[in-house]
Amino acid sequence: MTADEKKKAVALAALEYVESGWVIGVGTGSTANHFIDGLAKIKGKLDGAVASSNATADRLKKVGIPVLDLNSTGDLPLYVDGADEATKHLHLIKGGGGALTREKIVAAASAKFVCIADDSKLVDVLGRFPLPVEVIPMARSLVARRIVELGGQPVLRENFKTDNGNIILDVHNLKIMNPVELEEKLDHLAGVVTNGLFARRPADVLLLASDQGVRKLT
Ligand SMILES: O=C[C@H](O)[C@H](O)[C@H](O)COP(=O)(O)O
Repeated sequence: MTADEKKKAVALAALEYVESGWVIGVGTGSTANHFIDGLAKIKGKLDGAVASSNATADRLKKVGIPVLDLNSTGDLPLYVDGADEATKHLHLIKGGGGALTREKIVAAASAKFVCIADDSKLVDVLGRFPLPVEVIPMARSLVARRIVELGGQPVLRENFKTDNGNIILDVHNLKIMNPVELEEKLDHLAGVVTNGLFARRPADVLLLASDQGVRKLT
């Protein structure tokens, strides 16, 4: 199976978590896009969706799924999204597509976070994938210096602005032995909006696609 076929298989497997009359959170990226395409086929079941990015909102609307504002929905029963890296403890790195802040907001509002990924995303230790950090533009250099002090190598994501109008520093050379601690340290730096570690609020279910099929880690 190609990586894209695995992404599609795992996205379709997540449809079984969707119940009638729900408003659910929907993530961003190529795996989440397959999930949206699957949702389109059962859209009569859903009352709507909260999108974790403008791109996802556009795709949901295109297939006829109402996009709702999180301020009007209250907490959500379910959030489905991909990841850039995942461990067997269900800690994640997200934000390769730059949507990390809204993703973290939707995850925080959701009772169950089902993460969908192909098996290439499973790692023993997070950090091979550069960790995205969303930063208020005026704090770019300050935050970069503090990240160097923490042992990382920040690289500005060129020609990129988040949906919130901020920049992304992608942090290389991290071997993240304690993701909860690093997530907190980064979030406490003045000028940081969010970082792409999902450890304080990890996934509740990780669905992983391989050539052997889709397996579930909880
Ligand atoms: O900002 C993007 C998100 O965190 C994505 O969920 C992540 O980058 C994984 O994307 P993909 O499913 O395209 O590999």
